[in-house]
Amino acid sequence: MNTTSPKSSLAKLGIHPKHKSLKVMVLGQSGVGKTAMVVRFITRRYIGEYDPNLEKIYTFNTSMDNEYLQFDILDATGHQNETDCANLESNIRWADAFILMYSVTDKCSFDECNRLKFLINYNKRRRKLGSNNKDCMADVPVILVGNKTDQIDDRMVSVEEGRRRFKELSCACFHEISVRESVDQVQAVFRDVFRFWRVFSKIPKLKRSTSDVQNESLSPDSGCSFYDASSLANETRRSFLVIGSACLEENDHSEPNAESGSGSLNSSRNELEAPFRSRASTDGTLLSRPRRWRYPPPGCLLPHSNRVERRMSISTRGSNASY
Ligand SMILES: Nc1nc2c(ncn2[C@@H]2O[C@H](COP(=O)(O)OP(=O)(O)OP(=O)(O)O)[C@@H](O)[C@H]2O)c(=O)[nH]1
Repeated sequence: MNTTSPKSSLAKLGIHPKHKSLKVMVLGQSGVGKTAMVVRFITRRYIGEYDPNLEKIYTFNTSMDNEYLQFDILDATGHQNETDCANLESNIRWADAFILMYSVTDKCSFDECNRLKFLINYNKRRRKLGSNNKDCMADVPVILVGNKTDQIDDRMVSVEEGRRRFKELSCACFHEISVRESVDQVQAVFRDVFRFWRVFSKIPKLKRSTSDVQNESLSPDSGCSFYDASSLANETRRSFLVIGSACLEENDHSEPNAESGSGSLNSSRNELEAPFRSRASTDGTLLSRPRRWRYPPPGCLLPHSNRVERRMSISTRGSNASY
């Protein structure tokens, strides 16, 4: 650190800027690169081998978007037995935000994300129900990350599949990275964790609007704005933003939209305006259900649409619920 920086001058006077504390949990199957990513973020170095049984919380002070931050990053072990499961769930309840990681070279690790996202939903929902405090809403950002894009010939999960899964799981955003090749990509992941956490915690889900997330995340320097594939030709990073989770919704029982998740990368901007929602079933798989708007923001409905919105009272909705 520059010894003449205001921060160090303050430190000399014994005044330390207040750090916001953000608890992040990194989840994923064993060997996907969780530890490598966390160590890369903190030290900027890529270190190849780690003890796979080590579960550790890393504390890292930094600043992002002109705010001082303390990251408490829990690197969860990917090896799990019965007893680890209870531990995993209590760790999930501890965290404020999640990085859900898979390796693009390992289809099993990709499928494991379904189970882990289900556990996150389940445990955060339970906390919400058990809480008297309305502000303790179980609404936490989950960033889906596909790692090891440098292993081009071993790829088993395509970008499209990743993008589709990110939508199905209702994650906040999606990155494809190579921890080995790029420290910038790793930093972009954590920057988005912070930015989404800030939006999610500032504005509870039911009050959040599309523009809140857009204002936060689609700023010019944002790591989570849409990236055109062509501009990423040399850099394997791609990020997508979900707007659906920021909108008011109500489940309906119509068929999943076959179109969702397909289409070119360039279509994603339009998709930002298309609401969707997925939900978890109890067997750990996720059933995609399109989201129906209760109060669609301007621009979300087709201008000449004469579709009639069916509205139900709260009591009717409650009795029809089929969770
Ligand atoms: N090619 C390539 N290898 C990577 C990358 N990131 C991590 N690895 C390698 O993947 C292996 C597993 O990395 P870890 O960081 O230990 O994975 P983990 O998810 O923490 O595994 P557990 O601790 O068992 O849960 C190591 O050999 C890393 O060197 C990457 O971006 N590219």
